[in-house]
Amino acid sequence: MGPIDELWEILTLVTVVALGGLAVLVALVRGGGGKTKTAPRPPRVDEKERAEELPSPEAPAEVENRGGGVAVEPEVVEPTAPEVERPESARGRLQRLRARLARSNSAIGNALLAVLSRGGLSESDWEDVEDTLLASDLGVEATEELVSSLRTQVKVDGTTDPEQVRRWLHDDLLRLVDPTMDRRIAASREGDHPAVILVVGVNGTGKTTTVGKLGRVLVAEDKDVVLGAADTFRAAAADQLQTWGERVGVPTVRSDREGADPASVAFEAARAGVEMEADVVLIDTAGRLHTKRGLMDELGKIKRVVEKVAPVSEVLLVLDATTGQNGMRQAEEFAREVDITGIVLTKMDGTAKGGIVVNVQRKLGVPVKLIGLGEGPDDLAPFDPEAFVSAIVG
Ligand SMILES: Nc1nc2c(ncn2[C@@H]2O[C@H](COP(=O)(O)OP(=O)(O)OP(=O)(O)O)[C@@H](O)[C@H]2O)c(=O)[nH]1
Repeated sequence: MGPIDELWEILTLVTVVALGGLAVLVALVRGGGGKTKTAPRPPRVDEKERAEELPSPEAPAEVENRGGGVAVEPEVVEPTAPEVERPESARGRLQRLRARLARSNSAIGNALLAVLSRGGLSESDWEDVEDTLLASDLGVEATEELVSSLRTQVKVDGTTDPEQVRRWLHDDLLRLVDPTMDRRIAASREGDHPAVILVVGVNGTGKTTTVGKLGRVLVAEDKDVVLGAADTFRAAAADQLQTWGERVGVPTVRSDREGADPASVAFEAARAGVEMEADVVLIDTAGRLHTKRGLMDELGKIKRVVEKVAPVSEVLLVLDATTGQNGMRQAEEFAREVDITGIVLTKMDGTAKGGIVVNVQRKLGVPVKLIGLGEGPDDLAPFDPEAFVSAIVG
C-alpha cells in the first residue's frame, strides 16, 4: 500500500468517527429536549437582547405613541417558587362548591316552594313569588315570564304537590339560564398563535383574582399559560398576579413602573406568548369606572395593540354578583366599548342574588362562563346551568 493509499485510509477513518460522534450528539440533544408542556420558558437573554436591538417589524405605532402612559420595557418574570402546586382540575369543582352556592341561593328556592306548594294561590301569593324573584336580581322580563309559566302550570294541573312544583321551577329556571349557550373558554392555540384572553371590569370586582384562578384552571388542563399584568394603575396588582403565577409555575409579563402604558405591557405579554409557544395568554387590566370615557377608550386601544401580535380570543367581563343593578349598568357600558365574549360572576358565595346570571345573559347576549365562589385559589368554577339551578331549588 503506497503512502497515498494510507493517507486515504486514515482520512476515511477520521470521517467515519466524526460522523458517528455527531449522530450520538444529535440523539442526546433530541432526547433531552422536546417541548415541555408544564414548564414555560421565558425568552432567552440573547433572544431578548436581539429583539431589543432590532426594530420589530410588528411593533405597533400605538405602542410607540404611548398616550398618557410612561414608556416601559416590560419584562418576563420567571416563576421562582420552589414548590409548584398542582391545582384542582376544573371537573367537579362546581360539585365541591355547590354547597356554597346553595347556602346563599337556596333561600330563593325555599321561599318560592313554600308559597307555590301552599295551594289555592291568591294574587298576593303570586306577588310574593314575583318579589322573591325580583329580589334575586332575575330582572323584570324573566320574572314575568317565569311567573306566567308557573301560573299556567298550576292552573292546568291544579297540583300543590311540592315535588311536582319543584320540578316545574327547576325546568323553568333551567330554560331561563339557557343550557344551550356555548360556555367554553377559548384557551387553545389557533394556528401559530396562543389564545389571548383579556379580563376587564370595574374596580374591585375580582379581576386579578380571577386571572390567577383561571390560570390555575388552565394549568390543571396542562396548558402552557403566560400572565400579562396590564393593570399598571394599582401598584400591588402586578405583584399579586406574579404570586398567583409563581404558585403554579407560570411566568408573568409585567412592568415595575407604576403608570406604565397598559397597552404596551399587554402587547409584550402577547409577544412573549408567541415566542414561548404558549397555549394561552391571560391579560389582567386595571379596574375602570364604566362612566369614565378616557379609561373606556383605553380598553379599545389595549385590544387593538394586542391584535397586532395575536387575535384576542376572549374578552371576559368580571362582575361582582353582589352589586345588583349597578353591575348590570356596568355590564352594558363595557359591552358597548369592547366585544364581551363571556361573563365571570364573582362573589357568588356571599349573595342570594343568583338571578343576575339570567339577567346579565339576556342584556348582553353572552354567556356566564365562570363563577367565583370564594377567596380560595381553586374557588372558581366553570358555570354549569344544571348544577346552578339544582343548588337553588334543591
Ligand atoms: N368571597 C369572594 N371574594 C372574592 C371572589 N373573587 C374575588 N374576591 C375578592 O375580591 C377582592 C378584590 O379582588 P381583586 O382581584 O383584587 O379585584 P380587582 O378587580 O383586580 O381589583 P382592581 O384591580 O382594584 O380593580 C379580593 O379580596 C378577592 O379575594 C369570590 O368569588 N368570592
